Amino acid sequence: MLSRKELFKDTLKKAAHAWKRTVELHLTEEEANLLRLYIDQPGYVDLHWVMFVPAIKGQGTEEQQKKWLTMAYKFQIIGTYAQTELGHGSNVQGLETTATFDPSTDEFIMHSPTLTSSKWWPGGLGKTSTHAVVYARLITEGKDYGIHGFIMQLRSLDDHSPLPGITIGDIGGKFGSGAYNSMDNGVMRLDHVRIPRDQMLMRLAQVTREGKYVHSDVPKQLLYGTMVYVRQTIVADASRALSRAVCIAVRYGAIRKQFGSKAGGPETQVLNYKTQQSRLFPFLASAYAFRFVGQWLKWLYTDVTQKLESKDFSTLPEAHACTAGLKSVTTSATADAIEECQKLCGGHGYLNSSGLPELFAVNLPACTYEGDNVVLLLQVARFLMKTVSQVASGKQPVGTTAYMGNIQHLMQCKSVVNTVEDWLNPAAIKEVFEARALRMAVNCAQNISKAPSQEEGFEAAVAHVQLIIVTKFIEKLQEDILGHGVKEQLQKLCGIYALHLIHKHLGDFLSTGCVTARQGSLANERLGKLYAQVRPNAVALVDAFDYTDHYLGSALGRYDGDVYSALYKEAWKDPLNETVVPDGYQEHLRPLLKQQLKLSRL
Ligand SMILES: CCCCC/C=C\C/C=C\C/C=C\C/C=C\C/C=C/C(=O)SCCNC(=O)CCNC(=O)[C@H](O)C(C)(C)COP(=O)(O)OP(=O)(O)OC[C@H]1O[C@@H](n2cnc3c(N)ncnc32)[C@H](O)[C@@H]1OP(=O)(O)O
Ligand SMILES: Cc1cc2nc3c(=O)[nH]c(=O)nc-3n(C[C@H](O)[C@H](O)[C@H](O)COP(=O)(O)OP(=O)(O)OC[C@H]3O[C@@H](n4cnc5c(N)ncnc54)[C@H](O)[C@@H]3O)c2cc1C
Repeated sequence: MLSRKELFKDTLKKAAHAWKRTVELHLTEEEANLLRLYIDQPGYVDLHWVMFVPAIKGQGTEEQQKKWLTMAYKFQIIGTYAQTELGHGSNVQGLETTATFDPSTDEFIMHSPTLTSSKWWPGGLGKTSTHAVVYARLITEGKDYGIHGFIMQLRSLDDHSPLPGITIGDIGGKFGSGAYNSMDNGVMRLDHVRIPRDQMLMRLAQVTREGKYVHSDVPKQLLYGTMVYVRQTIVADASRALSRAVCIAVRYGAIRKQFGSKAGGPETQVLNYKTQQSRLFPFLASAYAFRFVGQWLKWLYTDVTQKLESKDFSTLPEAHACTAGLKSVTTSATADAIEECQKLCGGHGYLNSSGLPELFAVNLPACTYEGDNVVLLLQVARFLMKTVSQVASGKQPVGTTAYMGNIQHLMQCKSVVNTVEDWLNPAAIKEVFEARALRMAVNCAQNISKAPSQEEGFEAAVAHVQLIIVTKFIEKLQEDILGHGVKEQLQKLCGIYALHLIHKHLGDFLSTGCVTARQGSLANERLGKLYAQVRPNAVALVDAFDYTDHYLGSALGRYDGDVYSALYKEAWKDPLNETVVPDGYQEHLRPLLKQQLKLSRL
């Protein structure tokens, strides 16, 4: 087992190789992303590509982009995104680092006034990054103008030593043994460090040579644009991570046999047990659902970005709500699913050689980074409350809230489901999800004046986001889908995704009157039939993810199914097996055994 220092150095070597190949091959950001996925290290390349570069693109002037991105693309500098502090992460407007303009020298003085203002968490900050976009309170002419971004050099490009006034280091080991522990999330304190005025990112606002603050004609929320970008990439990441865990658990479930042998015949594949299917197949359906909604979200983000270019800011609130909500719902579901997939694999699911513990350790933090999932869903709730009040004043909602315009019907409609088969009707499913989401949002809005409940808002936000995911799955199935029988399988998975949510959140659907208890039990009956129908193709549906054994990294999820040989082989690779008599026997065990043996002969 590598020490953290060895793990860091090994990862740094891989990352530097990836960066070198990126420059030599003139890779695009997308291609570099694929390379990153192949080396499967959530380390250094993420923050440089995923946040440092986008922050400069989104908040820098043309001139600043030209200057800094030229160096960043060639890896002449390595950047990170330094926003979170020891005392504040979710509350960005509460950050304490200061950037005070000094007109006498045309510089900003960057400073950490308190212990809690120490920058804390930025990936790569601890040992790797030479530069950072640092978020700080802009103060000029004695007035605090709130949080803005500044480019700062942190380390010498000659010998990598921290620059004067900068104290910098790693925040220490983290959850899990692998990837994130190879990452140098850092701590940084600034002691009146001076930077030129032109290192304030000035697309959203400027400070003149005289120190006058000038706000551009763009919404101040563009300051948060980098986070919106990453949140939409994280949805695709979540679908990938979930599909890896499901691939391992389904393949292993088809190999593993326990009980059920008759007259000496073969035991039963655990994947045939109804309990195994009801635990696992919703995750299989979710993996496809998150992939499709991730594709749509990427389109939405691209569309909003293009509109921003022509100063059309109308869809910015929708982009924020969708990226925040989908990042929250998909990462929470994925973390829970990976943990359940470990349990679905029994004891072997806890072995590192299964690939599942590392997958869990790398993906659990996604529930927190890029915005705590609860805080983000409360942002969606805020967006929904605004939309409900706009509908009440006669404004027609658009985009993912367009369904709210159908308020007359959705507030009183009854589900048309009368038979088990009716639950196969996408229109019936969509209407039930729309009615649930709308009624929960309206209930929350009505109660908000009496006793604002974060819980109600949170649950209304979940209902709205789940409606988006179900809707995008249904819309995907309206497209031409290649491959004989593929669309039928995806229709079954769409049914499983939607009906498992009705089962899981039946209280919502019943309390808002969207379904009756009988309709709820028909949904459960339909779900059980769908599990049985998907079972014959379950392995094919995970093979379709087309992961190599290398990428999957799992003795349980091997394509050839040769699980037991792989487990046995992996076991002997463990350093503990380098000697048959373990280190420590002579000092600790032998004296005890000899002593006890002697006593027993007295
Ligand atoms: C190329 C090779 C590699 C590529 C690799 C590809 C993929 C990798 C994928 C994944 C790995 C990713 C990263 C690596 C791992 C970790 C890195 C982690 C980094 C970080 O964690 S960075 C820090 C993240 N921090 C946060 O997210 C903070 C969360 N908090 C906030 O966003 C805000 O504080 C808040 C919660 C939104 C509150 O904002 P605030 O202004 O205080 O108050 P409000 O009153 O609530 O909002 C005012 C107003 O503004 C609207 N608003 C808020 N946010 C946004 C936004 N983002 N966009 C647009 N509009 C926004 C809000 O709706 C309000 O509007 P009103 O009209 O209602 O007034
Ligand atoms: C692996 C990892 C990598 C990271 N990388 C970076 C990076 O590169 N750059 C960077 O700047 N940051 C980074 N971060 C920091 C990350 O962005 C923050 O941890 C995240 O934004 C959450 O903020 P917080 O830690 O202050 O949690 P808090 O906001 O303090 O949340 C703590 C708890 O309080 C709850 N809570 C907070 N506010 C409310 C509210 N208004 N209503 C209800 N409940 C609330 C939350 O739900 C949570 O349960 C990273 C974090 C991790 C784990």
